[in-house]
Amino acid sequence: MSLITTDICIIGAGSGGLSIAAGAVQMGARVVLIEGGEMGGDCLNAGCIPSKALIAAAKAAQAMRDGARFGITPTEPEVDFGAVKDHVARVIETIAPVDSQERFEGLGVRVIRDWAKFSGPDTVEAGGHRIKARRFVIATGSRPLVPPIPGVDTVPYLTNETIFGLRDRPAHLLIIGGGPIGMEMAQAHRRLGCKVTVIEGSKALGHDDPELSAIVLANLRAEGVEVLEGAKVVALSGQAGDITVALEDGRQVQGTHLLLAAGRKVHLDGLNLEVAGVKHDGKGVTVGADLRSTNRRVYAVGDAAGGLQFTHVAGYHAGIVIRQIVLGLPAKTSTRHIPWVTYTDPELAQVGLTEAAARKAHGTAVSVLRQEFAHNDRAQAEGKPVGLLKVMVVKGRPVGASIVGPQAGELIGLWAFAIASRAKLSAIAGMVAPYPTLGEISKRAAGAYFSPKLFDNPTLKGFVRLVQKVLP
Ligand SMILES: Cc1cc2nc3c(=O)[nH]c(=O)nc-3n(C[C@H](O)[C@H](O)[C@H](O)COP(=O)(O)OP(=O)(O)OC[C@H]3O[C@@H](n4cnc5c(N)ncnc54)[C@H](O)[C@@H]3O)c2cc1C
Ligand SMILES: NC(=O)c1ccc[n+]([C@@H]2O[C@H](COP(=O)([O-])OP(=O)(O)OC[C@H]3O[C@@H](n4cnc5c(N)ncnc54)[C@H](O)[C@@H]3O)[C@@H](O)[C@H]2O)c1
Repeated sequence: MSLITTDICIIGAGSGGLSIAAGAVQMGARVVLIEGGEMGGDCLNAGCIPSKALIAAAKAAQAMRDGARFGITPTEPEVDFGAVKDHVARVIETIAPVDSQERFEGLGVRVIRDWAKFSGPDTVEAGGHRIKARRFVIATGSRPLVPPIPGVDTVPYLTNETIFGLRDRPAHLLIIGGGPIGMEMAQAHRRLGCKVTVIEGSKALGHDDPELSAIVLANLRAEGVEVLEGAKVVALSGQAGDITVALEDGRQVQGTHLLLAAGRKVHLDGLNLEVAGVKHDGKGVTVGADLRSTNRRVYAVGDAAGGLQFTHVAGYHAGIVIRQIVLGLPAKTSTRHIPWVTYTDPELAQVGLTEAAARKAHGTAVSVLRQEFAHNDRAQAEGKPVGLLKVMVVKGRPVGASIVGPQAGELIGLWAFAIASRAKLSAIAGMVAPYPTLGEISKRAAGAYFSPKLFDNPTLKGFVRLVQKVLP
């Protein structure tokens, strides 16, 4: 076994690990990057990218059914499911070089393709090497959670790791879990011609504002997705092509395929964290706001750090850790300004506090501004008038924004920026938004905060009357 000594050793070449490797090596640190599976991790190979590529194909199919309001004869599209999967594979292939071993070796990173495990508090083993490093980063991501439902061992099921490889269209896809994975996949498969039933034990899209989630659910149901909420699964049975999900209330749901989208399990298997003195629990590696573990040499980022599980969070964590282990400067994470988006149609986006969380935290000091997409000229022109923006404001500054509607994922960016930079609402009200854009909705919401002060103000009215008398 050969010995490698380095400054930084990163385990996992997904969104978090790759960002740290690229940043650290380009700033002059010696970096070893270890990847046991595919370069690019979940986001590229089995998460964000394939799911968004599938959603884009499904959107194209839906547009063909949706033309009547524009005077275009609707038609039921012929979907070649295998060709749709070719599109998904092509998108992955196009992006893959950015995350590739060749690119990182070109940057000067030493890449080892093997599963890593700690052999001591400052050593890791992989690919026949012992790696001794000043700092380690655990960036090992997460895997699909397989809930312990009786029968799960005997029934064939899909997860995010296998569903994108399916080339034959499922006739009836059953999905356990109504979170972002479940709902994005439900709508995409429905639009691509599958019958779809979502079985959710609690509330579907339960991490978001229920008023906004309800708008998404209404559209999914209108498109023919069956969503069962409060549905406790007690048993699974059947075989390929004929699967039965038994519910606690005695109902049985039958379908041809089953997708498990019931949450994630942090991927710490085989890392031997005990020998390194790195504590962890069911959620992830135990870290402080600085992302440092119980071993001062070892940090954790991304899904492995046990908090919000998004690619942009892994990227944000990378910046926090680079500051500390490359530059030796202090840095801490915060979740106050982290947005997230569920890419259903309409899209569902959140940053900062929801209305309920803002009222709990700030009581009567919070004002909630509401703007409906129905009042936005561009949304009307596009035939997409369903949607709502809510902005939670405390002392003239936004503390949260929730959006459901077309392009909500793009629109939330402005609010993420405003909250991150602690901007005042007056800055957004003062912005000139191009007409006609969906983005005007943000300016209009901000303007609504000031309009009672301007339009229902007797003092101002008296002052204006006076000015009008004296103006030459
Ligand atoms: C279906 C789906 C859709 C998603 N859509 C979005 C989205 O639209 N937007 C968004 O922001 N997020 C989305 N996510 C979440 C996003 O994919 C993750 O949050 C992100 O990939 C986490 O990055 P990471 O670096 O922590 O882990 P990963 O990207 O999972 O990378 C971890 C890497 O570590 C490797 N590894 C694990 N253990 C070891 C070991 N012992 N030795 C060596 N290598 C190891 C793994 O093989 C993997 O390549 C989605 C997730 C799924 C499942
Ligand atoms: N657009 C995005 O950014 C995006 C898309 C997909 C996934 N992700 C990330 O991946 C994470 C995981 O997504 P997810 O949807 O798997 O998880 P999730 O935890 O968000 O949702 C899982 C859902 O499954 C339900 N559930 C769990 N066990 C069940 C059971 N036995 N029977 C019925 N229902 C059950 C839960 O009540 C929950 O609503 C997300 O939290 C998110 O961080 C992000």
